[in-house]
Amino acid sequence: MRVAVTGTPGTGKTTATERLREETDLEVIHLNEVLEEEELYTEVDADRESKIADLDGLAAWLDDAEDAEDAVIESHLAHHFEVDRVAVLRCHPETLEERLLERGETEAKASENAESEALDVILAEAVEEHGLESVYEIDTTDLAPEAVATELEAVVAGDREPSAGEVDFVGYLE
Ligand SMILES: Nc1ncnc2c1ncn2[C@@H]1O[C@H](COP(=O)(O)OP(=O)(O)O)[C@@H](O)[C@H]1O
Repeated sequence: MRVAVTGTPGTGKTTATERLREETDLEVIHLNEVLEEEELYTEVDADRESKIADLDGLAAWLDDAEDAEDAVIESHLAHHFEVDRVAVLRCHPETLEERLLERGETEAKASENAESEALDVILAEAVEEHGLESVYEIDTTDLAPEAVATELEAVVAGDREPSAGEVDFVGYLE
């Protein structure tokens, strides 16, 4: 079983999957770390000070990696790969913005991500690529990281029904 944990930056993917790694036997792969270690990025976007992931390179790495067959793959890009289930972490845009500013991101980046979260961008991509029956939304706004990890464990174990479209932050944009 390979499960993607995706979501807008700031939804708590890294924090929750680290809990999962510490508290369960699940194999957790942070794609950001793979990208850095294997230099799987194609160019550096100087304006945004960010690296553009080499998606084909990451897909090939996942194909070859022994531990990646039965694993939790964490990244805001994780839903672009071959996976059995996709957990999409969500967070109310205002809370998301606060989390990102606290993490030291710029105002511009925090508000860009808040807007993207309000527009369901990643959820829509996940549903388009994997279908409604494979997508599990988890609203982290009022959940502590350990509670998010418990929800993720339930997704991996098959103890949760697929859910998409239940979280609605569109009002934030009005
Ligand atoms: N469930 C949560 N509740 C409150 N704050 C959280 C939660 N999960 C993460 N955070 C905080 O929000 C920020 C973003 O979390 P992080 O795990 O880095 O998100 P992502 O990996 O999705 O970008 C961090 O500063 C983290 O401490």
